[in-house]
Amino acid sequence: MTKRIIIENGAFAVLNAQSGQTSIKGTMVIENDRIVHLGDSLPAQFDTSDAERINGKGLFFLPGLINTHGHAAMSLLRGYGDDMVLQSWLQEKMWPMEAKFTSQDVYWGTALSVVEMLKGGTTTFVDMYDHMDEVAKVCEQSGIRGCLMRGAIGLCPEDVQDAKLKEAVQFAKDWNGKANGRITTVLAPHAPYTCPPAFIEKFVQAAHDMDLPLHTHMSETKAEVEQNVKDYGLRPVAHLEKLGFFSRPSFIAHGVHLTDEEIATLAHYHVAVSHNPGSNLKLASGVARVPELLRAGVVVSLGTDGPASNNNLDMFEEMRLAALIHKGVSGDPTAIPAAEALRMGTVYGAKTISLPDVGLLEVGMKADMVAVDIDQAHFIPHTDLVSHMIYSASAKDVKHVWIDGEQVVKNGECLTLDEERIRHETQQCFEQLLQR
Ligand SMILES: CSC[C@H]1O[C@@H](n2cnc3c(O)ncnc32)[C@H](O)[C@@H]1O
Ligand SMILES: [Zn+2]
Repeated sequence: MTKRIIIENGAFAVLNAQSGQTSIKGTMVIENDRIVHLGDSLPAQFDTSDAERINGKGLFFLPGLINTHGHAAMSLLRGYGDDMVLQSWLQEKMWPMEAKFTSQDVYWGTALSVVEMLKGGTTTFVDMYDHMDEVAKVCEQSGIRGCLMRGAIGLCPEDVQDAKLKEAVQFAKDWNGKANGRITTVLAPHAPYTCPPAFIEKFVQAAHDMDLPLHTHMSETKAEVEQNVKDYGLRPVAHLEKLGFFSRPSFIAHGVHLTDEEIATLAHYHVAVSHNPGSNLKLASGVARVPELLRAGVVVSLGTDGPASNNNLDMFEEMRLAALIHKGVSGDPTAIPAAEALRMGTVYGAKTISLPDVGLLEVGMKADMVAVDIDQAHFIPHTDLVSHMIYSASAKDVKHVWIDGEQVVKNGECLTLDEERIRHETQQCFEQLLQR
């Protein structure tokens, strides 16, 4: 039987319109997991007798937000190491604690992050971590869409490296297409500064063999770029190019320190960039050259990075930061307009992780959608609703969320996960971690 949802009197974000118009008022019809109608009114062809009818008045509907880089279980370490630069933060704070993480820690830490993301309108997230079976279980249970990968740090003997690669490959095989197709998998050596060249080459070969994309951290700090030149005589982009990384569909996190030539190389290979402005500011890594990347034709999407370097998973905040920082840095108020920031948080995210049928509210697309409560003081008057989403909104304004046409957040409450239990268990995990 067809499950039908009819939303009337709503305002909907349209981010692909030829006219330049960014929102329309009207009616949407969803059948099962897809949008089948978006227009002024309800055509007679739709049987309304057994449909769920939603009054969209006072709501603005957006495509679900897509967080293209993060480490969800790091919510366990939120506030544990603040106000440090990347290398000392990783080496002195994060890695010693992560070495003690159990599968249970990763399960509860991820569940906590997924509750936060769903309630804040994120319908798809990218996750690079360890104990990834636990992350995949959270995707199955919560209804979220996940692009998942076992991240591998290669600062270890070769046999341990090989075991990590094997685990990454096995995870990618086991979970690709699972959770009703909501899970996709990727292979991910952590970074050029933590993975020797031969280890990266093995990942590239495995990605070819399995027809999978690649993801890594790249050019996040100036120090990392300088170290790469010292160690290998090349900046990270040329180094990864030489190792064949860009011969696969790939996307990189950060890309803060890039030359014009490197931007041209990324554009040439269609490498997408996950821009993480909140994390880059907090770790004092710098500001990525996003307007230049976009002008060169590079797909730039948005990520929060882990909750220990952000310290929340609010994609509205990332969109706002992206819209604001690049105006400030360039002196050009048109550098990233509101609609472009919303595209970075939605449709460009879908392009980054090669999901052709999410990221836009259009007929034929998956019904991954967020309803924002616009009957609030900070959204009045209803001039330009897309502008309001970027310059005035936060995760707290999200009222309802659907993924694959299934409602996962209703009136601000997560329907699929037990938030109270997750908050309790995660606090316990952190306390036990300190004792270990
Ligand atoms: C091997 S799993 C992922 C690994 O990445 C670490 N991490 C978290 N944030 C960052 C960042 O901004 N740059 C580089 N690496 C990061 C995390 O602690 C895990 O160990
Ligand atoms: Zn990261």
